[in-house]
Amino acid sequence: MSALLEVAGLNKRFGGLHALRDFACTVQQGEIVGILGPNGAGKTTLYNLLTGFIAPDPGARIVFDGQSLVGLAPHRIAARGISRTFQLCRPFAGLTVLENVVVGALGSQRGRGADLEARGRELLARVGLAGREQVSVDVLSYGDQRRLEIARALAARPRLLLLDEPFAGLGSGEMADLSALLRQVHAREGLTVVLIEHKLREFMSLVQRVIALDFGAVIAEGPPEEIVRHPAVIEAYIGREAGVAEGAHAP
Ligand SMILES: Nc1ncnc2c1ncn2[C@@H]1O[C@H](COP(=O)(O)OP(=O)(O)OP(=O)(O)O)[C@@H](O)[C@H]1O
Repeated sequence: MSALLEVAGLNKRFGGLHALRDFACTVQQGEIVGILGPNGAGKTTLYNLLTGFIAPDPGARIVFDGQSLVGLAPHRIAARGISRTFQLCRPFAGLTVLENVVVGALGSQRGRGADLEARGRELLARVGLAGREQVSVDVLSYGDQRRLEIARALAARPRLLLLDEPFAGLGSGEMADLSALLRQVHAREGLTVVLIEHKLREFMSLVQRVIALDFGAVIAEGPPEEIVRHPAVIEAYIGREAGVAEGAHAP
């Protein structure tokens, strides 16, 4: 394995609030890494920094596949091979399911319309949405929107997939299906995945390594079974959320 992503000295201040402090991590090619932390810990800020949606404070190092991403616009970072999904699904309303996936591929590929459409159909089949290509996204269930979101992110042929709470709002059956899908995508595409999640049961069974954040700082890092027992992690959750080991969702 070689490092796909190397981050060091990553800081973000919003006025007086230090939302991310001296964050550093290395993600190896092919890993599934989880980012854990209570509400407001800085998880989404980290994704926003990695994808160029917001700029880091000076001095940051973000190296992806050997090249610096600092200062690049979001579309350039996407073109380098980083795709993300959002906490709240953002399908393009009024478009069909297939059109949504094809739009996900634009900007990162130069393929002809027909190629993009064929790839879109293949991805929809892979995420379990075959037969729904021409349906408007507006009628999709929440679980199907999550599947679409994954297909749309994969359409850009990413090397690193950043998932932001993919299980939020799903029932237990849908969560198990989505877990299976993510495992399959990871194995088949050789994708490197970073995952933010509050649904700890799903999270812990999916990720190989966890980085725990609190108040913008890394408080623990290690295999999931160690992290759920880590005193600093338990401390971060107690009082703010119901027991970390119980897989409770933050309010
Ligand atoms: N654009 C912004 N302007 C000011 N403060 C912000 C901004 N974005 C985030 N913050 C603050 O930075 C801190 C970290 O927020 P962030 O959204 O990264 O947390 P999080 O770990 O993703 O939380 P959640 O689990 O609730 O999504 C919070 O205190 C938040 O209010």
